[in-house]
Amino acid sequence: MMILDGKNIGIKFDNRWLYQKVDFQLNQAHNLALIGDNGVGKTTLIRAMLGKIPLTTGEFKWYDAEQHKIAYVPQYRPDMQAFPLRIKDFVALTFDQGLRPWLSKEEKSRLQHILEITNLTNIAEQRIDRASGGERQRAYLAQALVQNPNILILDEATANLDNVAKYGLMDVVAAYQKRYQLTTIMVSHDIDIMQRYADEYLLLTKQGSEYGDITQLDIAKLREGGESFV
Ligand SMILES: Nc1ncnc2c1ncn2[C@@H]1O[C@H](COP(=O)(O)OP(=O)(O)OP(=O)(O)O)[C@@H](O)[C@H]1O
Repeated sequence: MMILDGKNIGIKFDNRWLYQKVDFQLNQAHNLALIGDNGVGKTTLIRAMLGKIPLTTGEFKWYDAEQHKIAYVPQYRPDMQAFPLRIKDFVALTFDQGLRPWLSKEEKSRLQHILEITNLTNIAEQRIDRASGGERQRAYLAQALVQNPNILILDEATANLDNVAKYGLMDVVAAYQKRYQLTTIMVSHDIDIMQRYADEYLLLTKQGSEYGDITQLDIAKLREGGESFV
């Protein structure tokens, strides 16, 4: 089922086109890999999709717009700010508690469920600033999932992680996706991750864009042309 139809998308900054004539769709419970060299405008496309910046041409048509809840998982950086909080408290930060210092019964049970799903239950009492990169990134994922989104944006979420940690993270996303019909947009430079986990791809280049089933992605061409793929 289509939830977003992007038609003839074009974005121009200061008389310079980032891209034009970008067409793609986002389908429910699918994972869309958003691919392109550094600076081509992937983050800008996501910001435009969320209505934070205007399009120069084209339109985004959201289906059932009022029902969508979007959550975001940032790129893990070794120097990322980590608070002296227990992992479970860190994950719970994204609950909208207002001034209420305690969690409701529903929030507690949702928190437990998400800690379980993200394989954090055993270390939930440990401090986030002492966790490994993979554990910390799963905690960021848990922060996003605890909000009960139906659309998740992974912004180079596996960059800087070792293999065990990156597949660990993506396996959690894939399982959640299947179980709860989560739709995912994954910005990635990692060809193996795209091939394993994406259903469709949108490749942005200065010359034009390409959208299709992930099995149609020309890996050899990507490796040749793009300096930023691993
Ligand atoms: N508001 C703006 N005004 C002018 N130029 C902008 C604006 N926002 C982004 N740009 C430019 O648009 C280009 C694309 O930036 P963007 O961050 O979307 O790229 P990206 O593909 O996400 O890159 P990376 O892979 O490095 O994260 C950059 O050259 C950036 O400087």
